[in-house]
Amino acid sequence: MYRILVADAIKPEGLEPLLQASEIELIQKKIEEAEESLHEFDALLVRSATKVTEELIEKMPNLKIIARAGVGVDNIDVPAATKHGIVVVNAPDGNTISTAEHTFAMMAALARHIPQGHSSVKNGEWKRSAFTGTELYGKKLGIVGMGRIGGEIAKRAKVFGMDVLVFDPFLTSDRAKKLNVTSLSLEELLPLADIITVHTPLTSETKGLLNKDNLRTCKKGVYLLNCARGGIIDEDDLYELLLENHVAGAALDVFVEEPPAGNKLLELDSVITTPHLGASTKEAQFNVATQVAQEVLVFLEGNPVANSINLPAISKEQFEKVQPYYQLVKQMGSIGSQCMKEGINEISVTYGGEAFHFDTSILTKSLISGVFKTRLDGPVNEVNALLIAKERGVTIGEKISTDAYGYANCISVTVKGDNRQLDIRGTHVENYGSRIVSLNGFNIEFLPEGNFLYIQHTDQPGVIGNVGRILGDDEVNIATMQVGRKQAGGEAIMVLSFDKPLSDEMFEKLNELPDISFMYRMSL
Ligand SMILES: NC(=O)C1=CN([C@@H]2O[C@H](COP(=O)(O)OP(=O)(O)OC[C@H]3O[C@@H](n4cnc5c(N)ncnc54)[C@H](O)[C@@H]3O)[C@@H](O)[C@H]2O)C=CC1
Ligand SMILES: O=C(O)C(=O)COP(=O)(O)O
Repeated sequence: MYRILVADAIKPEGLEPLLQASEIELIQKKIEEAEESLHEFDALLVRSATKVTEELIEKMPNLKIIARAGVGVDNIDVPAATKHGIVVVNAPDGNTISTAEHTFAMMAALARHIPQGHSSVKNGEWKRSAFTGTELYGKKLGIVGMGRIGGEIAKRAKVFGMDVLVFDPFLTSDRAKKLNVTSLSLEELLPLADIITVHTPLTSETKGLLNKDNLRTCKKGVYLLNCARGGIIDEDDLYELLLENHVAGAALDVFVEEPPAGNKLLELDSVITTPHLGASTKEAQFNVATQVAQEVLVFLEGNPVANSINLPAISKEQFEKVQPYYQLVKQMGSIGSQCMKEGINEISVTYGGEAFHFDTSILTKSLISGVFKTRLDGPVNEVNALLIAKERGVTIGEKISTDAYGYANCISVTVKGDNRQLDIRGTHVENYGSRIVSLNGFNIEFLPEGNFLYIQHTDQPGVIGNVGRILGDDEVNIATMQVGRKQAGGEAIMVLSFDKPLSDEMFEKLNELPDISFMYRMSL
């Protein structure tokens, strides 16, 4: 049974996929109301109101996925979620149209003083000349951040006869051409635009992106809009420029602190505002709720999510192809970790053969998580694998090769410690399964599942017999046994599997046998 906490107002109709699923309990409560039971939840669904801090994440040790029913994830401590192995997903396009339309409504309201005129009439006045506006037609609209919402605004602005200038360092010339917009640097755009609207995420780079220094280069009388995130236009600087009438007016859907109690921008007639309503339409709320409900369901069923912030995107079809290798490399990582009884400095992997015509980074993350899972408490998975390796100073190497050592595909992993190194090769054959085919250069073949003993010894008569006798005397049943050697009389290996893990006592007894170089135990 999975327990899901819905901490913000998410449209119930959109959550239908989760409500219909068996083995899922959905609980709608604010974080403060769920304080006592936070440790029980497997998934957390939020909008922008709940702040998902590291402190909250630490109170939720069972948490596996955080889903944002919307776009901006600036209310979620994504690095902390990643550190704790928690997947973060959002609903990137469910509210695009609604937010673009809202921005456009705000732009028209700003240019034509609609909110001010409305209040005036409601107060019994009829001051027509006080609210003379400006046309949008023929004006230059500066869009900062040309993603999904910026793109939809550009299309609408064109229909209104506006000239669209955009600044987005990640905008390709192809997309600029397609949208028929002029791509400029921010320095070029600011002095030219009559109206400027921001549509970037809030990041350390975009915080204060528009400030009094660069806004002073704008035309006097410029209009500004922020329907993205509070703080992209510096609020104190905006207040100063509005007082000076350098900025003629601003339309704000978002604020640094929400609700913006005591915010001095609210005192100005030239500021029009809405309470973070960009995504608040029936359609957008249904879309984002459905998107995240489906993502959470897919994730809890063990399938890949499409819109993760901290995992590479992978389709279901691709994941199905990748999955056998995904398990195999995890087991290879686990073998490496359990055999190396010392600190690990380096993990390298080569994907050989035809099978690896896809982004193998998810496999490498699975390998690293296999290495660390047996060594660390707490969640270790492909979300935090690279971070864990980095924090421990472990070097990761990944190569793709056409050489598969005679197999259709072959994954070669080397785990290096201070004194030792372990080389493991594995392959996957469709309808047959995965096999480890070489350990430390010894050819061998075994299914990497169960409890194993790896013995490296001198190749001479009696060694295998001695091992069998000691195990038999203690009634330990050998499930499978594989042997391998490089040359007669040299070093050889045995890999034995058991129904139960081998006891410490038995391990010690076997270790005392002559001609045994070293032994490793592992459970996969
Ligand atoms: N008011 C509301 O209710 C809503 C607000 N939003 C906000 O709008 C933002 C944008 O949403 P989408 O267009 O869907 O996201 P998006 O990811 O499609 O677009 C963001 C664009 O910003 C650009 N960008 C990033 N850093 C930049 C920088 N330093 N300078 C200039 N451009 C930069 C990116 O290249 C990208 O093209 C969201 O991050 C969210 O914070 C989104 C939905 C509703
Ligand atoms: O999707 C976004 O980024 C939004 O800002 C919408 O926020 P909300 O879900 O309405 O609190």
